[in-house]
Amino acid sequence: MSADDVPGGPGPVVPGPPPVLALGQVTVRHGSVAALSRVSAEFAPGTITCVLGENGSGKSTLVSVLSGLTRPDEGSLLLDGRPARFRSARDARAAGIATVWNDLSVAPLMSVWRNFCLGAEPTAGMWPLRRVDLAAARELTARELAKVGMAGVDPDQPASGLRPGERQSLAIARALHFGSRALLVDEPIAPRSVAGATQAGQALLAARARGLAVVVVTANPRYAHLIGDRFLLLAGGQVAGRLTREDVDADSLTRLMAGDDELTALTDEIERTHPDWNAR
Ligand SMILES: Nc1ncnc2c1ncn2[C@@H]1O[C@H](COP(=O)(O)OP(=O)(O)OP(=O)(O)O)[C@@H](O)[C@H]1O
Repeated sequence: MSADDVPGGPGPVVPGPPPVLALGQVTVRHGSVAALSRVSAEFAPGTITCVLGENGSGKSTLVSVLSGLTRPDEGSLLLDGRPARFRSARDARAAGIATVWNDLSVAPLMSVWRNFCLGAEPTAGMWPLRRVDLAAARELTARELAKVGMAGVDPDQPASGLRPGERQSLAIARALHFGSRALLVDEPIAPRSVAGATQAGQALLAARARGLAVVVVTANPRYAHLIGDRFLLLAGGQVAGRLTREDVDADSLTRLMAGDDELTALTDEIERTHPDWNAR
């Protein structure tokens, strides 16, 4: 199956705001393995795109390219329509692309406020007596956490005391506060508890409401359907489908994860019921 003749590719032409991030025919090779093969995708502001696919389908590699960690062997990464060549993830962060790598984005032994402010602590006093303004740091942290549904969390507690969904939300709150325009969340294991999913989902929806282009890698199609506006399906390093929330219900999305036959059958079904849906 080539990238051009898959269901959904190149995708319906949907008028909307220009994408924050776009991949154009991106190929990434690891030795003889093509982790991604001619993948094109656009990530619009105020939109949550969930990237779905089986193990080894290329999801993490896609996030790695978007985050500036991996440079494509072929194809382009566009930021606001212009070619982006990041030398490092730090470059990408400076350009407004925040990445949340699961729990790794939070240092467990440090307090919640230190994690939040890391490297950008509010200060008080003049040099050489300048010091971290603890009260301001705590207040800022509490205020920004409340915006992602974490009101009442003690900024002084160690981050290790937070649940996984809360840790992810802390990292997202930081990305929001420090002016990111795109948020990438690599979440191979979706929050296991309903509370965790609700917490993380709230933070992602806050990012969406703030106009960020949000990209979430998840192995859980039900969770994806709950929070996602668009779904990018990968199989064997290629785009296997592009769907919007209106195109599929949660059950169909779950079945789609089962394989190509399901995808083809569902695409036929959508084309039958929505004749104007120009997916192929
Ligand atoms: N550093 C690497 N060296 C060699 N092969 C790699 C490397 N990273 C990824 N691959 C291969 O590239 C393909 C895509 O991997 P990737 O991790 O992007 O998939 P994934 O969908 O995120 O999988 P998972 O859900 O298991 O994390 C796989 O076949 C994988 O084995």
